[in-house]
Amino acid sequence: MTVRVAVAGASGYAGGELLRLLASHPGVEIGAVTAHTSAGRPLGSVQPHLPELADRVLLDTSAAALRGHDVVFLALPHGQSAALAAELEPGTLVVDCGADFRLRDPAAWERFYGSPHAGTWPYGLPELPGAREELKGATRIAVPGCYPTAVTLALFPAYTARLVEPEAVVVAASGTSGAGRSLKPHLLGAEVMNSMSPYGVGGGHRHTPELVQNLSRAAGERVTVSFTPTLAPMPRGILATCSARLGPDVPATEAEDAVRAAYESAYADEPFVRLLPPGRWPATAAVLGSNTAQVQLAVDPDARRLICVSAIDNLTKGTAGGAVQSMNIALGLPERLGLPTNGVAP
Ligand SMILES: NC(=O)C1=CN([C@@H]2O[C@H](COP(=O)(O)OP(=O)(O)OC[C@H]3O[C@@H](n4cnc5c(N)ncnc54)[C@H](OP(=O)(O)O)[C@@H]3O)[C@@H](O)[C@H]2O)C=CC1
Ligand SMILES: CC(=O)N[C@@H](CCC(=O)OP(=O)(O)O)C(=O)O
Repeated sequence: MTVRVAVAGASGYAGGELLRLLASHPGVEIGAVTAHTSAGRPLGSVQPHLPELADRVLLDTSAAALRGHDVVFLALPHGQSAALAAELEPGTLVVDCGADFRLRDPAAWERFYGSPHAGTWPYGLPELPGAREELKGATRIAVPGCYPTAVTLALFPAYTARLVEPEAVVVAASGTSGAGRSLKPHLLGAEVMNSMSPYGVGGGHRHTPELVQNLSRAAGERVTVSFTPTLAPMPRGILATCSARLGPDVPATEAEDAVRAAYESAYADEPFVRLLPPGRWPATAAVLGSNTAQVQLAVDPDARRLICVSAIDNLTKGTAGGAVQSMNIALGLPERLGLPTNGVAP
């Protein structure tokens, strides 16, 4: 079976990573590639890392350009997906890398995104309990945000195993590609190359409600999350350092074994999550260009806190790889098809 796919937003970072993966996917043929201000240009002039597709011309993003494909990936700014998706055939698999359909709670959407809620689609984080069942046969998929992918994979097994209290503190560093490709002064090389700084401090980041949604789903009760993102001087990667208080019935001296057993069980058959051997810690360089998430944990017995750290490539497992993994599941293809587990560095 060969599926014909289109990529909207092909001139952006997420679109460029989608095309890198799709170009090597044995079950896929690449159809329309579309853009906004770059429409009319050859793809090679904006995505020089894709020589096989260099002569493709970017079309203007429209439903007309995207119709007639089996799968349409949307890699557009927030708020641009809903109207476009509504104009595509109901049987087409639409995979949205933006935020429009991730949240279940309309009030949370309106508070953090400041616009009417478009709806909720099956959530493309296959590792989350119950997610694969929702993704099988789906025709609409909402790809998670990059921070929520990293943080949810770091923490959810501790919640499903009821080993921690329903609160989490997260500090995560992201490479600058997480902010997209459009020109922004705070992303100039001179601003970021020898500096790290937090943003969205104090609960203001729009990924907070997505983190609450995911961890609450795992815990079966509402989990509060204090989330502080940080911009790091690297192009790609997220390192998420997450902690949660041990449950009152969990003896600190036995907690690490119990938590490790829960994570080993959760991730035993997961092709794209690697729980590292004790003593080794995740690194963004080790997952560069791969769809793998590295995870490690420790218990601080004095603070009675579990600390879990994850590393992903924000553009691969954090966006395009997660999107292709979800497409594979939705279409009944082998889940690993076209997805690298090995990184490229150093
Ligand atoms: N970067 C990341 O790590 C992650 C990104 N995402 C999500 O993926 C989506 C794309 O992000 P990213 O690739 O980083 O962003 P970029 O800014 O790099 O790319 C945006 C793309 O959308 C196009 N575009 C811009 N404005 C419009 C518009 N008004 N109508 C239609 N198309 C438009 C651009 O076209 P042109 O350049 O031709 O103007 C470009 O192709 C976003 O929703 C983002 O939140 C999700 C997870 C992680
Ligand atoms: C470094 C940086 O700016 N990162 C982006 C997150 C990008 C991402 O995952 O997500 P969305 O799909 O929700 O935009 C931010 O903090 O807004």
